[in-house]
Amino acid sequence: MNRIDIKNYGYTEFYEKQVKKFEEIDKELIPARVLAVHKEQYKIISEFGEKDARLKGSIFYNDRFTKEFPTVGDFIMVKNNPIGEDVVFDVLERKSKFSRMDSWNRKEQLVAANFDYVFITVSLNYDFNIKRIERYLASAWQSGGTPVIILTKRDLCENLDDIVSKLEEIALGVDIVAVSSYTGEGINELERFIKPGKTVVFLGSSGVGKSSLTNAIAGEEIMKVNEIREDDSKGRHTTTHRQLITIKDHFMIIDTPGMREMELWCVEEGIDETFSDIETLARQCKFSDCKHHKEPNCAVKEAIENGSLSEDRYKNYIKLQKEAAYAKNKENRKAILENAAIRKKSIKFQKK
Ligand SMILES: Nc1nc2c(ncn2[C@@H]2O[C@H](COP(=O)(O)OP(=O)(O)OP(=O)(O)O)[C@@H](O)[C@H]2O)c(=O)[nH]1
Ligand SMILES: [Zn+2]
Repeated sequence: MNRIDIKNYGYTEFYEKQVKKFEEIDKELIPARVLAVHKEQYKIISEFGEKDARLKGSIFYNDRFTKEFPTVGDFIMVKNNPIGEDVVFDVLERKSKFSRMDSWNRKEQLVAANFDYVFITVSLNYDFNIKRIERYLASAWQSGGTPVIILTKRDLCENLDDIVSKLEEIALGVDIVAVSSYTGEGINELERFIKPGKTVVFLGSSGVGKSSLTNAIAGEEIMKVNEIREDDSKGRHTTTHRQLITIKDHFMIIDTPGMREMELWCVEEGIDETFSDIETLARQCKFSDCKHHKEPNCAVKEAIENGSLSEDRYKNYIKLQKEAAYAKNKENRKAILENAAIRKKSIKFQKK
């Protein structure tokens, strides 16, 4: 039998180091990567090829509220079962992740893990919105992946240079690539990211051309392009098709329903990095708790006055902070209400 080398699936030294400790515990455990999750069933790839797997009950279901379940892209330790489902024993530490708050059990819910790049896709026609891009950048930095801004539908755009120079102002040190899946322009500029063993996730709203781009990169139809817009999100939840897709010589794309619902709340911490220039200025204010409002010797206000910081950018920073705080509060409130409802139910139940 031809063994599969999971190094082709992004298994690097970072994970290899973690595996050492398992050798002492159980020699039969081998590393694998999660290709798809449906409820608590897993599709994985290991040296034995693609397999179905389930979680080891005594490990994952005993302390259900502390042990994190694997997500798509995770590297896991499994026991191979030659005649049936493999069994998952543990999840290796992640180098990057996207998650959102599950308000039901107030738990972080992971939607993708261990990707190298976050392709922030925005289309150059109607979709273009600097503020949204700043938000995506913030999430991307927070995730641990490296953001790349992909401007799609280049064939529809006439003022590309203007847009790119505007973007360069807000996306310090981030690669910006303009592509057209129709004409093929710019696709070859993506080659430096599309390398064997690398994994990418897409952030971007519906219709910007993510599926078309995937197909253009792959050189074949891998994903269905929706010519007619319809809400098929329900359908997506019930399919078990692979969510980590290998295209083109071991380059991988993670495409999960959860990624498409990424909530704003995860933005919060990333804001600091996107606006690192403002954070740096703020540290030079006279008062450490400066609100940059009416305080004397305020470095932020001075920068706005002398033009080195644009007022728009500063306003956007404030707005994003407020929005992130609001989104978080909303999640918290929802969770508190739901928990109260559960408590009420269980009290009723006890009284019977
Ligand atoms: N002009 C032009 N249209 C494009 C390009 N890429 C995609 N489109 C069109 O944009 C629409 C949406 O494309 P998709 O690839 O399905 O977009 P998506 O981001 O995958 O959308 P979801 O699957 O809903 O998330 C389709 O009508 C495509 O034909 C491009 O490079 N140029
Ligand atoms: Zn200040």
